[in-house]
Amino acid sequence: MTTNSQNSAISTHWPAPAKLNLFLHITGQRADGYHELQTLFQFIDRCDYLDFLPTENSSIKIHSELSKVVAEKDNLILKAAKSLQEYANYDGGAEIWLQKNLPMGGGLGGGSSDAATTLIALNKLWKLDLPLEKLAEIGLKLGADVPVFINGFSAFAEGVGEQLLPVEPTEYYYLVIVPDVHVSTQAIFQNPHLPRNTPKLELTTLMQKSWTNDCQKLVAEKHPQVANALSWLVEYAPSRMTGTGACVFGEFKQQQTALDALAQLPDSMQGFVAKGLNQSPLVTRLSQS
Ligand SMILES: C[C@@](CO)(OP(=O)(O)O)[C@H](O)COP(=O)(O)OP(=O)(O)OC[C@H]1O[C@@H](n2ccc(N)nc2=O)[C@H](O)[C@@H]1O
Ligand SMILES: Nc1ncnc2c1ncn2[C@@H]1O[C@H](COP(=O)(O)OP(=O)(O)O)[C@@H](O)[C@H]1O
Repeated sequence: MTTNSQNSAISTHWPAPAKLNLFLHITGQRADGYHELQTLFQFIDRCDYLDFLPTENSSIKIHSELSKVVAEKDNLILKAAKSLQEYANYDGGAEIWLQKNLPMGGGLGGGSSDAATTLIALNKLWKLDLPLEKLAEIGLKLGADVPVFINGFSAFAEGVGEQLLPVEPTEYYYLVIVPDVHVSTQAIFQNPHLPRNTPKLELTTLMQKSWTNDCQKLVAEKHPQVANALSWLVEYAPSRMTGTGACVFGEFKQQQTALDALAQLPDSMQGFVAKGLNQSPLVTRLSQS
């Protein structure tokens, strides 16, 4: 991260946590091509971190290693800041520093989470006072996963992921494996072999049945790295894929058991242990600001 420690006007350490889709069902497809989902989101305590310096001039400047791989105009942080600026007709701008810890394109929602943290932090620092519902509405235009990160609570989601109902699944420890492959969400949703007609079920039924991910079979078939990670992990714990992949996670009651499994991970695979959180660390950070 570019150094920014000299300036005391900087508001630091805003977390952008990752999420897991504890289950993911595709129940249909809308006329605009977007898929209707039933999914259960839970946060984990693995985060990107952002720092913000509000400025009087209107430019938005991002300092991040990410600029080497994502063009500035495509960066969801910049898009979020500009959308907010535009919606609120706000004259000032910001310098933003990103410490990127979350793998990209892994189904952990890092880009959406960065966007959500940007909306929440700048709403506060620019003193706009927009309600969360409005921020979620602005965020939804940037990505289907942004609203859950704005709301900050584990949630059962329907629609394309924007109709949210708070739920409190067990906060397990997860061993997350990050296969060395980038899976494009768009490519998975465009694949004709993706199952799209899982019956819609009541939440109480969904919470009781065993949890699965409708994208997993297709992604594992296309990407042996994902299939290998799953076959290794399932020997240690109930395991599945998050989102449209590529990351897979196994759930453990004890942190130590998860760490013991991580210690056995073959050198060819990367992973980490994280705790499930039903409240996003962003909620806590906002209350401290
Ligand atoms: C399916 C999930 C589950 O969490 O996958 P992950 O991205 O987390 O892996 C997400 O809702 C994804 O959300 P997000 O990554 O924000 O997707 P977006 O940028 O909105 O959409 C990327 C592309 O995927 C397709 N798309 C996305 C979401 C959806 N419900 N139906 C779709 O068909 C669309 O073609 C869209 O152009
Ligand atoms: N701030 C950002 N962080 C991560 N990815 C970003 C960001 N801005 C734009 N992107 C783009 O969004 C894509 C999806 O990112 P990410 O949210 O990490 O994956 P996923 O949706 O699979 O969880 C990336 O491959 C990248 O091209």
